[in-house]
Amino acid sequence: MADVQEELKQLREHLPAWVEASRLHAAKGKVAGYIPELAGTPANALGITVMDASGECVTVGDCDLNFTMQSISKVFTLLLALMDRGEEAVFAKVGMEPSGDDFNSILKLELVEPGIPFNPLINAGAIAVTSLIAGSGPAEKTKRITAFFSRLAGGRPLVCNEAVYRSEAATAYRNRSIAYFLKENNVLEAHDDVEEVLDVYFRHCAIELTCAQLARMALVLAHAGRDPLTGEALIPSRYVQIAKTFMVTCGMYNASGEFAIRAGLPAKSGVSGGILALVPNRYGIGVIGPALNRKGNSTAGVHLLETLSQHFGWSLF
Ligand SMILES: NC(=O)CC[C@H](N)C(=O)O
Repeated sequence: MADVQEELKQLREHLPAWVEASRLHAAKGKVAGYIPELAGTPANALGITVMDASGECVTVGDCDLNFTMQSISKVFTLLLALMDRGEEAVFAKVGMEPSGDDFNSILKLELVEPGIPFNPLINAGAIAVTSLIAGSGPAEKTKRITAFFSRLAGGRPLVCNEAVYRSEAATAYRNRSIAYFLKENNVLEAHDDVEEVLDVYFRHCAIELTCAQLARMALVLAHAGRDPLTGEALIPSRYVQIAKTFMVTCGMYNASGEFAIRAGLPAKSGVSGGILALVPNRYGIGVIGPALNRKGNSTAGVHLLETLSQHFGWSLF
């Protein structure tokens, strides 16, 4: 690997052309329509921020676009749940394996014993993890999640996009089915009100940010839980190790193997078209490209990350 200054120089030079080349791949994808409020997002948009440990950024494309975290939030609710409850309690409720199914699948909850979700980065697992966040009720849990995310994103308070939240909450028949099934399987416990758990889940999925804020969150993970800009230890390194491992094995859903082969970086995507990725000890990366492939990942965003990783030899493997 070249040194950081050399890589940043090359990024400044080549990234605009790489973004335009990857943008062409947006035509192969489709903006998520099952959350009605997301359907109006510009399909052709593509933006990226790469941030180094000193906070220096290379930002190209449609980075002014605010977008909701959606499934990217699952990495950070997992981290908060681990900090609140510890490993043993969390992994009593979710497994550690890729599911091999779509992110919103309910299938294995009935087929496999015990009926706990396969991992925390699919919807079923993330809903279970959300139930573990400490707090006296949904409002306090949401407040703690938002404060934690905001701190990782650099300090400016992040807010929930109310329109996206309402749109998802009003139409989430599948997630509701999953959550009630989790209750039936005792993954959600007697004291867990299913609708309250779902409400916290929809709200953290609808937290809105920019590529630069996403890159900053990724940067903390790239530095084992310490914010390199402030020196503050924000997350225990063991939990970051767990989260990064899940990002490699399950972060791009049922395309995680392919992404590991082509890019070889810990990453997490969301149905808004956002992708968080990181190069350990080097960069935090935030990408937005709303058109998705069949597996729910940004077509242009995936292409762009693969291009960068292959050019710079960033693969971990
Ligand atoms: N893949 C995703 O980003 C899924 C998140 C979305 N809020 C859902 O539960 O369906």
